Amino acid sequence: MIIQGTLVSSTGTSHSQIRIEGNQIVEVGAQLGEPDFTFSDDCLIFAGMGDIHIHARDDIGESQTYKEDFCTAGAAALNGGVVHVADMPNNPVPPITDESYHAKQEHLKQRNPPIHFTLYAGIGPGTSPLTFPVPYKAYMGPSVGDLFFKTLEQLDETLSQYRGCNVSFHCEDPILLDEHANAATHEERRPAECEISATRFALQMIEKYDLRGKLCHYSVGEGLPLIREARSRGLKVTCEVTPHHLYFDQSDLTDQNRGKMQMNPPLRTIADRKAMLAALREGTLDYLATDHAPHTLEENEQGISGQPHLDTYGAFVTWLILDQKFTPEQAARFCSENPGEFVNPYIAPLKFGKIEPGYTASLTVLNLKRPVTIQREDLKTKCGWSPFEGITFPGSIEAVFVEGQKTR
Ligand SMILES: O=C1C[C@@H](C(=O)O)NC(=O)N1
Repeated sequence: MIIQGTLVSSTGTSHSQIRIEGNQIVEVGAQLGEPDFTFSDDCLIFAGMGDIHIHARDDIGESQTYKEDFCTAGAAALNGGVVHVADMPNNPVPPITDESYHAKQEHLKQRNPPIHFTLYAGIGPGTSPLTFPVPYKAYMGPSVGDLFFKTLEQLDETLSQYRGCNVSFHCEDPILLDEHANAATHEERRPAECEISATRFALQMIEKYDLRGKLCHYSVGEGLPLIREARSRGLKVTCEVTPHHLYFDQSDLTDQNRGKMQMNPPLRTIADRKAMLAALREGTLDYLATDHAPHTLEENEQGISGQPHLDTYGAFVTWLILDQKFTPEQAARFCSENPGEFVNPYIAPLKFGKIEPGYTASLTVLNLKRPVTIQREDLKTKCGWSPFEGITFPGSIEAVFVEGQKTR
C-alpha cells in the first residue's frame, strides 16, 4: 500500500509517500509508485497519535464496565484519531502483582479491542515490582479508587523496592489534601500547593531511586521551574498535560457545570492554563495525554472526578495548531513521537511514534480545513458525554490507519 501527502515529524514537514507492507512502514520517499491513498494539502499525516493516560474501566471484576470497557475506549480512541493508549491501574481489581497484571492482560486479550493497549501496573502500600518490565503508576494521595498512599513516607518506603523502574506519579500531597478537606469548593480542597509539594517529593524519589519518572496531568505553573531544574541536573523526568488543563480554567466554572468540570487535579487559574500552553510549546511538557476518565454524568453531578476525552483528541490538536499557533512539528512531538517512545520498550514487535521504515504502520490524518462541532451522538465512549459538547474545533480527523489497515 502506498500513501501520499504531507508528512509531519518533530523535525519537519515534507510532501512524500509511505510504502506499507503488512503492518509495517517499509519505505518513505518522494516517488515510490502509484498511491492507493492521496491526501490533499488540507491534510497533515502524523505517525499514529498515542494517549498514554486513560482509564478504560475494564478489569476481571467488570464492576465498572457500565462506564466504559476496552472495546468502547478503543472505539472512542479511534474516533479521536488515537492509535494506541496506555491504561491506568486504579481498577477495583488493581494490577499490582504478576498474577493480577496477567489476569488483566488476559481479559484485555479476550475483549480484543481495535487498537493496542499498554497496561500500567499499580504501586500501592507494600507492593513490589513485577518480574517483567512494565510502566508503573503511583497515586501519591487519594483520587478515584483505592490505590493510594496515606503519607509520603509510606510511598518512599515502597518505592525503595522500585529502583531504576519507570514510574508515573499522580502529584497531590495526601497530608495537604487532608488539611484542606473542609474547604468549600473542589478547587480549594485540592489547591496548587498540594501539587507543588508532591512535585518536590516525586523529584526527590526519582533522584533517590534512579527512577525514570513521569509526572501525570501537570496543571500548575509554579511547579514548572522545579521540573526544569531537575532536568538540568540530569534527572530522568517527563511530564504529561491534559486537554482540560489547556482549554478550561476556573473562570469557566459555573454552578451548572461544576459536576462536569470536576477532576483531579482540578482546573487551575488562567495564569496556570497559559503556563501549561507555553510549557507544552517549548517542551517542558512532553505528552498530550488526556486522563480520559469516563463516569456517567449522574456520577459527575454527585461529585466524582474525571472527564472523558478520547473521542475529541485529534480535533483538540487542530485547536492547538490553528487557534493556539502550535507548529505541526510540535504536535508530532507531543502526540506521536514522545508517546511512542514511552510505550515502545514494552510492546515489541510493535513500534509507534515515527513515519520511518521499521515503525508500525499506524497513522493519524488531520484535516485542517474541515471544522467539527462536538456532538453527543458522534461520541463512542460508553459514558456518552464530552465536556466539549457544542464547541467547534477548527479541524477534524480525515483518516486513521491502524497497523496497516485504513479504519476510517
Ligand atoms: O486521578 C484521577 C483519576 C480519574 C479517574 O476517574 O479514575 N479521575 C480524575 O479526575 N483523576
